[in-house]
Amino acid sequence: MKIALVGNPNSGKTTLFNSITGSNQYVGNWPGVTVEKKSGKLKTDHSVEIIDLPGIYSLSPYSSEEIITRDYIVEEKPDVVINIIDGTNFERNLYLTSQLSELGVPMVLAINFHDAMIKDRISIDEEKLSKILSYPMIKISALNGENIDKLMDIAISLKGTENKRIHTFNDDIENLIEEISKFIDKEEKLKRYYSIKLIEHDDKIRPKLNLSSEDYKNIEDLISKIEKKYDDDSAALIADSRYNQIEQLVKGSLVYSNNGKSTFSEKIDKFIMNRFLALPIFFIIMFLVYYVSISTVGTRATDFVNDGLFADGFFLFGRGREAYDDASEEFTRADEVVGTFEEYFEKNSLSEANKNNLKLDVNHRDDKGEIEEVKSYSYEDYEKMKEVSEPDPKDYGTFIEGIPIVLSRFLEKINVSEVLRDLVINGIVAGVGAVLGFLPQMFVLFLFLAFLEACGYMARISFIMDKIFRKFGLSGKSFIPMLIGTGCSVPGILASRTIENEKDKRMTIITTSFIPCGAKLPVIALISGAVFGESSWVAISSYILGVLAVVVSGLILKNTRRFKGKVAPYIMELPNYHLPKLTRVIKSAIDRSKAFVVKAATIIMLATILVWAGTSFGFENGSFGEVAMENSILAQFGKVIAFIFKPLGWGHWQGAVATITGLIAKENIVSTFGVVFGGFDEVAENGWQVWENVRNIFTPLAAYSFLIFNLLCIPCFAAVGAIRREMNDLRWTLFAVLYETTFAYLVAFSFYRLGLFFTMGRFDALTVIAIAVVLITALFIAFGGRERKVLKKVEA
Ligand SMILES: Nc1nc2c(ncn2[C@@H]2O[C@H](COP(=O)(O)OP(=O)(O)OP(=O)(O)O)[C@@H](O)[C@H]2O)c(=O)[nH]1
Ligand SMILES: [Mg+2]
Repeated sequence: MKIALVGNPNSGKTTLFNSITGSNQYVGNWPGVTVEKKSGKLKTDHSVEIIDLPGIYSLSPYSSEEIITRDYIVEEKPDVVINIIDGTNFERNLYLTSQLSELGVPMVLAINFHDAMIKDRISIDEEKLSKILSYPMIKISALNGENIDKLMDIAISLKGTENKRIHTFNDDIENLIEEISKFIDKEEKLKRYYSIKLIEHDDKIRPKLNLSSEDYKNIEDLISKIEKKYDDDSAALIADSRYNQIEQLVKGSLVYSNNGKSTFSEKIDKFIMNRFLALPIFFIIMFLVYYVSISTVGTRATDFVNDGLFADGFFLFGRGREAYDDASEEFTRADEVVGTFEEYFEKNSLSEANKNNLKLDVNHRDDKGEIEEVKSYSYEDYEKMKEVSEPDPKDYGTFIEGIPIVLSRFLEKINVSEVLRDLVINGIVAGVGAVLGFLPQMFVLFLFLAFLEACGYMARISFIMDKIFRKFGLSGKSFIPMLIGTGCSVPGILASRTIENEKDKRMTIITTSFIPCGAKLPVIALISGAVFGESSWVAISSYILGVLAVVVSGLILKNTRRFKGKVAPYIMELPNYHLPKLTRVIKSAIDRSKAFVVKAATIIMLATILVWAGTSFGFENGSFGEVAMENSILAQFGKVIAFIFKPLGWGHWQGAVATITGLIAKENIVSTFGVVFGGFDEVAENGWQVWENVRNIFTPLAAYSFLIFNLLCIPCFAAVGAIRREMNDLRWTLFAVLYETTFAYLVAFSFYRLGLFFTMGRFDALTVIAIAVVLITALFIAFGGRERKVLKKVEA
């Protein structure tokens, strides 16, 4: 038995679906979240299949995901339809109900958002309404689970029953429907539906009907008669009639609303969507989100994972840390004293008497190796200091050793060969650990994003952005795919389906992956930590860079023949704000983090092993075997291709190899660095080994150029696959990939070259090229489009 969930966008279908099937589909508080048909088994009865569909406002679809829904209901005929109605938007939702009733599928009306209706004081007399509409009806709350079992019982019991349509048009139109039905060769039940679609001039229906052009002409004649009589467009006549009936129904005092007082959402919007405040508020919110997740809370947690869990170890709950640190400090100082004295003894031989008079100045250094204090010590002091032993963390609290230490000891104990030990510790733990280290930061970020999505703010942002995007040839609708893309580009690219206009959609697919996805976050954090002292500006500027890349690409592409034309108008309803349940937000963040961990344990682990093998083995003196990293196969390969990146400032094999492994998954850049720049078990004097080595090889300019290229160049293979799927055309896919990579290269190149010029005054042929690139782009944007317009005028 098949039960389909059908309803307006954002009415809670997927929420219900997840709750009754136990699945985990994406839920968000804006219209157009679900873009694919998803099916699952009812938890309580596995013989019942539930189908979640993209939301639709009517049976006249505009975009590809709406067609999926219509085709499913009309052609695959579920046994029962559950029509989910947003109870806080009752009137508008009934329009679809009116159309669904013509399909001859048994149906139950589930009035969702009951909890919100109570808050908004909207009450519906469902018994009365149900009698008039002749459909069973029940109030539910998909979010809280209210009445869901009852709803499913009703739905299951409806299988095989008859249903009645709820709308009758006036006699003229009814006659017209009757006449047109005669042309249609379909099962009796659907004749009416197809006739109405023909009256509405729904062209997408035509391929489904075997009508001759003569038939069409006759039908058209019949329709124009009516259009003349009423002096109105036929589609409008149909829609008006439905709306009138619905209005009567609602007016018949079946629905009591709060009499037009402004609702909670409207009140908030007066502030948040204010013409002047909207953008600043948006930027402040985004800044706070990234600041908190990357710089404060997130960093603490990430430091713990990197410096504790994946390094020497940590104190349980931090207890004992301070005392241990003091003892360590004391030991270090003593060590410095002993060292200085012993060095002195080596160089000079001393008599007993001289020893007692000896006084030496000792340099005490800080973490960074700089001299902090110079103090003088006597021989007696030296004797005392010799007795100070290195503190054992275990004496100061519950010390839990880091994974590399424990694992290393374990592997040694079970006599694992050295090569294998190296693989585990310096390959897998270093690489996968490098990626997992960023999990806390990502988790905090996911928490915030999940909250913003669920409360309804994300949908508003796309409206706020519409005003800006329009100027650059994109619609605000492109913003939702980009927002989803901050988690992962794959669903982001799929979300571009909701864009009806083909050009706008292609443009969105090409530009969505410019916005840093979750997988790029560790890369950003690594560069920020290693080179820029963990400044949160690196992360924030990465997102700004992403948005700028989108905007500039919009401007460039709009000037090309294929993308010319006006952006389609943006129509999207604003969802009501609601305070999301904390548990849901946490669950959503956990789900996304889980995907991240799974990826780390599979693809990234595999890639890391390959990178480790590639950097451990190679040819030396004509024979193959374990070699120094510099001579390994991967290093050799990297050196061959590194020249490509030389103009960008990082023409060394490590950067080149990391970029290539990043195509499998962007986190691989971090895991690759973890392997090629030394693992986690080595904590260098100033921070962590990998960071120090990255700092040694990348100048700040080169590091940022590396970041630019890797953020903007083609996304991972999975995302390229998604591009291929949504473009549905190989040439367009190639174009997207080529465009993104060229764009990334030119931006990184110009940045690096101009950066060198401005910081160090370096000016050479490459600087000239960089200036030329920037100028040509600017000129193309400014005049590229206009020229052709002028030409057209002349032709005309
Ligand atoms: N307060 C409240 N919120 C709900 C209820 N049901 C769903 N929501 C919220 O409404 C929003 C939309 O839910 P979805 O399940 O994604 O809606 P959908 O119908 O699948 O939307 P599309 O996939 O865009 O068609 C989410 O933020 C849900 O948490 C409910 O009964 N009460
Ligand atoms: Mg959905």
